[in-house]
Amino acid sequence: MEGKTYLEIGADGVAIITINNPPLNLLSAHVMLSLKENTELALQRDDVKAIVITGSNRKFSGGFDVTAFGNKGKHGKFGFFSIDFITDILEAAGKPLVAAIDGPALGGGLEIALACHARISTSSAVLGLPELRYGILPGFGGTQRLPRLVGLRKALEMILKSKFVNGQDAQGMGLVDAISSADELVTVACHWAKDILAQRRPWTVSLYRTDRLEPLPEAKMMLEHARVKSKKQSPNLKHPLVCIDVMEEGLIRGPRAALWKESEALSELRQSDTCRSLVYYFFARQRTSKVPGITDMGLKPRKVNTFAVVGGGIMGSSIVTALIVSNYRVILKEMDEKALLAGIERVKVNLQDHVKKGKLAEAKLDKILSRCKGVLHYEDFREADMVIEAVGENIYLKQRIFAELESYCPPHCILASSSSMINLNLISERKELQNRIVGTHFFGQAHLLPILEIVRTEKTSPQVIVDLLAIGKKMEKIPIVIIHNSTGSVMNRMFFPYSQAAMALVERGVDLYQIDRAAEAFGMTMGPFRMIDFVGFEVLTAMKVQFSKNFGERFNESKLFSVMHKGNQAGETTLKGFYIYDRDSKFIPNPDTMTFVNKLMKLSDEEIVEMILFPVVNAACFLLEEKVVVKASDLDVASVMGLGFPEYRGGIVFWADTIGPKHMHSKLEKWSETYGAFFKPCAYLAERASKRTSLGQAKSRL
Ligand SMILES: C[C@H](O)CC(=O)SCCNC(=O)CCNC(=O)[C@H](O)C(C)(C)COP(=O)(O)OP(=O)(O)OC[C@H]1O[C@@H](n2cnc3c(N)ncnc32)[C@H](O)[C@@H]1OP(=O)(O)O
Repeated sequence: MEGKTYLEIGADGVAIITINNPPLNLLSAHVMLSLKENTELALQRDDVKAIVITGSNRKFSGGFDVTAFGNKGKHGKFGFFSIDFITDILEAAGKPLVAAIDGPALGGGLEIALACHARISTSSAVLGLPELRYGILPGFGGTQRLPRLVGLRKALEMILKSKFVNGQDAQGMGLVDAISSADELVTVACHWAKDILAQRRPWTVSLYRTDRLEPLPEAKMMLEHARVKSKKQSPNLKHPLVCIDVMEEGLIRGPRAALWKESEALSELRQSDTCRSLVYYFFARQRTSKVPGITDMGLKPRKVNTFAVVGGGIMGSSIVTALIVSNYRVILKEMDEKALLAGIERVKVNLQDHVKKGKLAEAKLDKILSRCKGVLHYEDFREADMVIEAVGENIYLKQRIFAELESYCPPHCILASSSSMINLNLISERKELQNRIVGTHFFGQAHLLPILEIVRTEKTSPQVIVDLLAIGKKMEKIPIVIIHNSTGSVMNRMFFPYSQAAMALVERGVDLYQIDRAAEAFGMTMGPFRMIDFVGFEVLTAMKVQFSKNFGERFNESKLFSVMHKGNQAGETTLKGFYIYDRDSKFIPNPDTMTFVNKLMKLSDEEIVEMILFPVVNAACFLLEEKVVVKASDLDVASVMGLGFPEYRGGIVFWADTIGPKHMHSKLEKWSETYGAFFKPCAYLAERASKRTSLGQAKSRL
């Protein structure tokens, strides 16, 4: 990835430097050096009075090319770009410099704009410093200039949460000086630069501004609060704390000293395992929507405006919620008036939850809800572009529903089942329907988790998969395409051993709550028992039935499960499971489960993590062996999105490869001899262990 910049000098004496490295105008070392050269040239020329920096094809810059973090290169230290160029040449220029921003201005891209003396943006431009996503910190002065432009509070929020803002909001917070239409952007920026020269506008050097900074005692409290929060939320991560320290350095020892600290921190962090894993994960996530043999066929997604959902239970109503929030019209069908009212009520409660969590403005609630129309018959399905069946796991019921759909839905209508347990090939025998049948499996609750499994049967047409990928994108779900329809799909097949291994340990005397604590300390979003409560016993029961039928000795029959189930402690939706919940989702251990906390078997946290996660790695290996997904990296993304595996460890397969298949295989083999076939390693894992090759062939691009 090379790229360059172009210099063009207008008759009015304004030089326009355009960053050109399609498609996103990323900043390679090449681009940075070319930008430096052209800036120096423009500064030397007498016919240039002012400079505007912009990006080609309506994109300012997507930031530094993250694959280059590992490179030492000719200008090894990022400090060369940050201090020698951006600070001492760009920001210190004796001619006014204005950034003209459209499209993305992210990471290093925004940092270049921050060093300019003013910023003009379109209202739809996207600005942000997402470096923490990659285990690093903003390294071109962003930790210093952003707080000085928008105040420390907002800067902390943007940097620590990798939060993007649009041009309009950026203007509101003082990040950009004016908004322009895309067509006039560069002209407005040129005028602005000439106005600075004529002293009609301020010539602002961001690095030395102090008027937006909070008073020091208040700023220190904010930084301390951010530290405490970060340690609590991500105790295993060092880079957010390093970033906070660097921001503090600027307030105490001045921005210049802090720029050096920032660049040294960047040099160190970019070589960390966390950075390697997070860069790997970034590309793994980007690649989920690329399915060889399908997305490379040149097919365009068709328009899908109206959905119909059959069944308004917990899953159905959650799917309706996710769809209407994404601007789709939805027809919800139930069997009778009572069930319909209950389904719509559930949708309402889901939306109210979104309002409570600040994800939705209360004023929009009624409008969003009005996109859902309740019906008791299939007549309205004649206008549906896609139907999602979300009834219980009963094949006969599903077959009846699909037979009805056939007579009411138009011929282009996609026919989906939300089931992950039932073989989609059995849902309809009618040949003419089969290329339209697809699985759309939302793990847990559709409106809460950002993942969508798209399950293809041998007959599902590539067009339907392309349509579903576009729908997933609109719903802001990460798609995992399953190319081989199998019991349990991907996430359930990884979740099931996670929960089963944990139950097996409790039956042998390990403290139930220690298991959750150990898993969470490792970085899992939820320990296995919290997760069982979240998914719900109803779903787990359905899984249990199918898994025991399909996976024989690999299935572990847990007494613990039956006891809980009998006691009607069905998980978070009933406010009672392994934990007791209040209406605000706060929870405490359920005293009824104390009988299981006998602590007879003592394991260290590390041993617990191995015993609950190695079976998940084994499950991932089974999925690779059966070719259920096209690439191992899809399992990494599914493990992070569905199972809550820490993304800073790269995902389950990537992590397994850092430990090594040989070690995992020998542990699983040993446990299978002691505790039974549930732990038995599969042939895929055995082969890789004996050949000492990697499980996923997944490498970070660093
Ligand atoms: C020193 C500095 O402080 C350090 C930095 O600058 S860190 C980098 C900060 N920048 C980012 O994080 C931007 C990440 N990118 C994005 O969020 C999105 O790509 C975007 C919003 C900019 C654009 O989205 P969209 O238009 O859908 O394009 P998208 O498909 O994502 O990207 C196009 C290609 O560029 C790649 N790409 C995007 N950003 C990249 C980056 N920063 N580095 C390397 N490759 C990148 C994508 O992987 C994709 O590659 P492919 O065509 O081979 O699949």
